[in-house]
Amino acid sequence: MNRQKSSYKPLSENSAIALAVRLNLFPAGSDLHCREIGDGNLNLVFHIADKSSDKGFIIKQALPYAKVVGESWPLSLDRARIESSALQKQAETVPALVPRVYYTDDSLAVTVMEDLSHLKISRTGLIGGENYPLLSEHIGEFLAKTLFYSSDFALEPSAKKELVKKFTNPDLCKITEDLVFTDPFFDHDTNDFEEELRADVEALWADTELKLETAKLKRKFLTEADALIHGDLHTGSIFASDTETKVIDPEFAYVGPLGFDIGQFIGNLLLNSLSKPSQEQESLFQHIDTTWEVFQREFSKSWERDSLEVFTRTEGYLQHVLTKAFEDAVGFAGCEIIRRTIGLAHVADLDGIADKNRRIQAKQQALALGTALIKERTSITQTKQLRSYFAQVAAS
Ligand SMILES: Nc1ncnc2c1ncn2[C@@H]1O[C@H](COP(=O)(O)OP(=O)(O)O)[C@@H](O)[C@H]1O
Ligand SMILES: CSC[C@H]1O[C@H](OP(=O)(O)O)[C@H](O)[C@@H]1O
Repeated sequence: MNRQKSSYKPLSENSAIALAVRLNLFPAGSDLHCREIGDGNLNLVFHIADKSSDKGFIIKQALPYAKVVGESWPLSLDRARIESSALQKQAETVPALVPRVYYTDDSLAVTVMEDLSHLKISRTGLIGGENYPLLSEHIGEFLAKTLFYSSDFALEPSAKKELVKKFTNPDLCKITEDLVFTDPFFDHDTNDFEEELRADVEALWADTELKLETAKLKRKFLTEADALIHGDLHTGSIFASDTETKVIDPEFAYVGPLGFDIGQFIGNLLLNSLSKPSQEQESLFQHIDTTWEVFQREFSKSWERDSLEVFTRTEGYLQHVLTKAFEDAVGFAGCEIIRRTIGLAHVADLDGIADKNRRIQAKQQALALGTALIKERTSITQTKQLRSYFAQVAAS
């Protein structure tokens, strides 16, 4: 890997090809084709392939602003460094579950990575009715290993502090602090919802118990430096097939609370369930069960085998850590469900429901479910209980 200095300029399809040639990504004389395929909120993503072999690479480049809003929302280019560094860190423990990084240039805010076009973004696949039998097994392992091996349980104290320093990510954390933990709970101009939801949304804004519990969750996000988290682990950040899973887009990575990624993933599975007829929901609940089971199993194995912290031998400590991570994850899932329903960044699972009455009903259920998860999280100690909370809001 080769980090070079060059001055920043946004790439075009032609200059992305020129960069690929300069980096010798393809044999000399290859006939290259490039397309900008970015469909996320923030960055440019170029797919460059050799027309004859179809072998390709991805060049991802950060823009100095949030693409979805425009230049009025400036954003640090440092997120490209964070993303490539996080992918490389994750590859130390789960190499099969992340794309390979071939080259980075922090000044150009560029990462060259493995082309995963043979897979599908799991949100799109789940909406289309695919089940991805290994998705939750793989994500449970991803969560357990990336979190455990970047925590104080596995790192020397000085190495952990270095990690915190390297992954200090103020701009992107601010986005989450605002868009996930604050704006949806107030009458803020970033919010976006159908007029038919106004009564439900105003009830949510007036719910002081909900606000207090959300404030506690936001505080965890602001202050708990447990482990290097992905920071945006929704189903749109996961490529999948029946056999493979790859987690992309860790530009929101920072050292944060253990339960955050778990909660975002579970929250997005629940959002998908809300868009489905009841007979298609069980497979999604099973994914939630498996994610937590595999997370617990793999985290516990690493705890037994690789812990450096002397207190990990103390009876009850592992259970305490797991119980707290689950409780927080349930609350974070609630915040994710609410913000994806009425905040700035929606999900196709709900917005794509063609029938308007059905869509509004699903969003009302999402607001009720998110609220229940935030308020009741201390009583929810097992994934199986999520089914009854879900059934209650679906019946209302
Ligand atoms: N490694 C990859 N291989 C193939 N396609 C990719 C890859 N990374 C990103 N993409 C495509 O680009 C889209 C946006 O990528 P993402 O990293 O989510 O961007 P953003 O940071 O803007 O959200 C993805 O939904 C996917 O279609
Ligand atoms: C203005 S950023 C909104 C939203 O977008 C990010 O997601 P992605 O990069 O996957 O498109 C993140 O979830 C932010 O909260």
